[in-house]
Parts: sequence; C-alpha cells; structure tokens
Amino acid sequence: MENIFETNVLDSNEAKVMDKLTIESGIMEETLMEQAAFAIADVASSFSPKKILCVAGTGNNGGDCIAAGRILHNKGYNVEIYIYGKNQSNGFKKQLLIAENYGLKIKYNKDFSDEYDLIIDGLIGIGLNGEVRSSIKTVIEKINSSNAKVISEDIPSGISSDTGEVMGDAVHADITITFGNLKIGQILYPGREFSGKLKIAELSFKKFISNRKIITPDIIKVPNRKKDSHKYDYGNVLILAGSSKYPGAPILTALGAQRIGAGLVTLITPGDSSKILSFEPSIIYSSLNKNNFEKNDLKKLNDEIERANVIILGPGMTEDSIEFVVELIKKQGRTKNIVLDAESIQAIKEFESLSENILITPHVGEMKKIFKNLKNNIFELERFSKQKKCIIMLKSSITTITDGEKTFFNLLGSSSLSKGGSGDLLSGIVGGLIAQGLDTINACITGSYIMYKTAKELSNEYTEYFITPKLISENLYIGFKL
Ligand SMILES: NC(=O)C1=CN([C@@H]2O[C@H](COP(=O)(O)OP(=O)(O)OC[C@H]3O[C@@H](n4cnc5c(N)ncnc54)[C@H](O)[C@@H]3O)[C@@H](O)[C@H]2O)[C@@H](O)CC1
Ligand SMILES: Nc1ncnc2c1ncn2[C@@H]1O[C@H](COP(=O)(O)OP(=O)(O)O)[C@@H](O)[C@H]1O
Ligand SMILES: [K+]
Repeated sequence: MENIFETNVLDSNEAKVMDKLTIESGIMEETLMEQAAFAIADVASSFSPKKILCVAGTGNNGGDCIAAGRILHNKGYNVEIYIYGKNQSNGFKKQLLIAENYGLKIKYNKDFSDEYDLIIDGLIGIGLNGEVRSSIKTVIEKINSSNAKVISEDIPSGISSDTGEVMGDAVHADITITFGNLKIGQILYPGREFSGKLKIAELSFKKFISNRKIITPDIIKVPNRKKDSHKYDYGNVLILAGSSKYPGAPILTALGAQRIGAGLVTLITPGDSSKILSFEPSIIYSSLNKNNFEKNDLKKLNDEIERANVIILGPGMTEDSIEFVVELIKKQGRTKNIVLDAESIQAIKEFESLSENILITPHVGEMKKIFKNLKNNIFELERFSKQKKCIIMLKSSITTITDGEKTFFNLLGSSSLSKGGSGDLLSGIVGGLIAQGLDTINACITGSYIMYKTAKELSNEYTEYFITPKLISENLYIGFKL
C-alpha cells in the first residue's frame, strides 16, 4: 500500500491544517511536540556528539528544539540552548518552562561560541513570513560558518516551505527531519540542496491526503501487453518535428516513442532526418523537403493526422513553423492527443484555453516565455494549467507534472540529463505511452520515471558525463524494472 506520509508533499497551509485537524481530533499539541523532539533527539544521538547547541526561535519550531534539547540532556548529553526572538508561542512557552524545571542552561539573544560539534536548528519552521529579519540572519550566518554538523527541524530556517526559495539567508543542514509529510520547499531547489538528507518523522498526525505527491514506483502504470495482440493495439504516434536547422532532435523523439512500446511511429520532418532509418528501420519516415512546416502542409498531412491517436509536435522546430502548429491545434486540439514540446509550445499564446488532451512539456526557459510570472511557484503553475486547460510537464532538475488539480514531482533526474536532446527523447516516450492508452498525466509520470531511472542506473555504471539521450533510448528497458 502506498504510504501517504512518504509521498504527500504539503504546502505550509496544508501543514497547518493537518496540525489543526490532529489537535481537534484529540491529540494534544504537547504530544506532537514530544514526538517531534524524540525523533530529533534520536538522529542527534546517532552523531555521538560531545557538545550540542540547540538554536531555538520563539515559535513552535523553537518549542520542538527546546524539547529535543531537554531529551538529549536527560540522556546525559552536554546541551546548551540559545533562544532568539521575542513573540513566544504557547507551545514554546510550555517547553521553555519544562526545560528550566529540568535544569537546562538557556541563554537569550546571545552570540554563541564555536565549541559545539552538533547544532540543532529550530529557529523557524513553516511559520516563516517573508524575508528573514536581520537579527535572525546573523544567527543563520553563524550556524553556517560553524564546523558543527547541523540538523534542521522541519525545514532549514530561512527556506520558504512553499517555494524552496532562500528568503534572505538559510541554514545549510546536513539532515532535515520533517514532521508528518514532505513540504514543497524541501524538494524544489535550492531548498532541496539546503535540506541535506531528508528524513520524515511520522508523528501521530491525522491522515491528510494532499493533491501533490512525489513520484514513487508504486504509482507507475506500465501499459499492458497482451499475448494475442497486433500493432494497432499499441497506438499510432505521429511526430511532426524538426527543421533543416535541427534534423537530429526528431530522431530522438521517434526512438523514444518506439522504444517505449508504441505500435506504429511515423516521423515527418521538413528537413532531412532520414538517418532515423539506420537507427530504427521500423519507423515510417518521410520528408517534406523544405526548411519548415507551413500552414498549407496540413492538407498534405491529412491522412497521417487522421490515422494518428497522438501527435507530437516541436522537437527541433524553429519559430517559422509556429503558424502551422497554431492551425493544427485549431483543427485537432479538441479531438486528438497532442504533445507540444520545444518551440511548438509558443503556439499556445494564441489560445485563451485549450483542452485536457493537450500536453505541453517546456523546460523552465520555454515556460517563462509563455508565462512571465512563473518564478519558483507551484501555485502559479497550477493556476496557469487550470486557466489554459492544458496539462503541463515542467522539466527541470525536479520535473513537475500538473493538470491544475493534481501535481506530481519527479525527483529522479540527474545531471546526465542536462544535455541537448534529453527533452526530445522524453516527449517521444510520453507520446508513446499516451498512444498505448495511458491518460496524459500517467504517461508523464511513467515516462519521466522510466527515462530518469534509466539515466540514473546508466550513470552508476558509465558516469553522468558519458550518458547521451541516444544511449538512454537504447537502454530504456532498465527503467521498466521498477
Ligand atoms: N502546531 C503543531 O501542532 C506542531 C508544530 N510543530 C512545529 O511547529 C512549527 C510551526 O510553528 P509556528 O507556527 O509556531 O511557526 P515557526 O516556529 O515555524 O515560526 C515562527 C517563529 O519564526 C519567527 N519568524 C517568522 N518569520 C520570520 C522572519 N521572516 N524573520 C525572522 N523570524 C521569523 C517568528 O518570530 C516565530 O518566532 C513547525 O515547523 C514544526 O516545527 C511540531 O511541533 C509538530 C506539531
Ligand atoms: N540537473 C538535472 N537534474 C535532473 N534532470 C535534469 C537535469 N537537467 C536536465 N534534466 C532533465 O533533462 C531534460 C532536458 O530537457 P530539455 O531542456 O527540453 O532538452 P532538449 O530540448 O535539449 O531536448 C528534462 O527532462 C529535464 O527534466
Ligand atoms: K528550522
């Protein structure tokens, strides 16, 4: 069974709602804090520290930190607690009182020395509200310049739990122990980098299902292959891509569609991409013998378009083909599954709304061209997807897939994919899965998983330097082994 605690990705609002629902159900806040503190203390003990510094803010994140300090003190560790800030939450006040009663050393708003080998960062958690104030920034700088190992509670202080952005400055953690569920800010860069190793401490939270999840093997859906079958059972992919300038890109797309199992793959390019036939002779190939696609090519391509159940547009196209793409979307956008990749994505500027059978697969640069306010913001991406009524696979070091309602994060990518052509291959893989009957979201989840996993496994053997999109396509079977 899927473990929701490990795949859910919460925003700060959801995390607060989950806290509230748990407390309303009868679990006391103190109980959650004690559980959080024990989880922190367990990890802290594993470092066998000689001298521990607990750096606490005055909210509940600070409360957890004081409680962890108290537990470690009770276990016999040498612990000191330094507190920074003014407005004390109730949870914090309670923990402070207990720590005083237990005889801990506590200092307020004082500079700390460099004698500690472990720091527990409980300055700010999901309660961060804007840029870090300068007094706290100084403390963060001090933590970062220390040689001690650092454990961050819930999220590194200074990282926005909603975007992963550094809000002025942030703690560089060796380990982050997060409570209940992952938060967006721990998985998107740069927050992911600042978090170090991530651990989830479950606590007794009430079950809370979020619409955002990380992609794990249990949600991958590989299309069935029947014994009694023929090629038409596995779909017909039409790839209209390339240009005289970029003849290589569509070759990778065609290889992706073919190697993921599509029944028929047809590639039509303006320029000469006939090399595809030496890589994979089973692909049906023809060229229009020109530089780019033009609007009036649609008529010539009518039969191929009618036969296809997925059309992939874009890899290797130049902007001179955009009019053609706009026209094709106008004619087929409500009936055919269409994957828009690379330059063809710019065509959607011409439409107020599309339909859920249209997928766009931009990298961040392409996305910013169609949506200037993107920043690092999942909420904006989801809103854009809903408003345009199309599915988006935003490709980056973390790939985000959304239909505006549900969002999935692929964390498997590696720098072996930071090479021209990786995206071309991916659009073919995803299109090939749609052709085999997967719905678009599941095709993106499964396709990106299989491709990124293959790249990762190959990198273990050949290094991230050596891997190429073609090599990935030839070894795609590796990614099927979930
Ligand atoms: N409420 C609950 O039931 C639980 C909460 N938990 C902890 O509580 C945290 C949330 O607690 P809170 O809601 O009290 O918030 P936080 O403690 O995360 O943040 C509030 C504190 O950060 C300071 N702060 C906020 N923005 C700042 C800025 N821009 N610059 C400088 N300082 C800033 C505030 O002055 C305050 O001291 C979670 O991250 C988690 O660690 C856990 O104990 C689990 C249970
Ligand atoms: N550092 C990285 N970590 C993880 N994945 C990456 C990284 N760099 C690139 N990728 C992935 O590689 C692919 C690159 O796509 P794209 O930029 O469209 O390439 P191209 O247009 O050259 O084919 C995307 O799927 C992206 O998610
Ligand atoms: K923290």
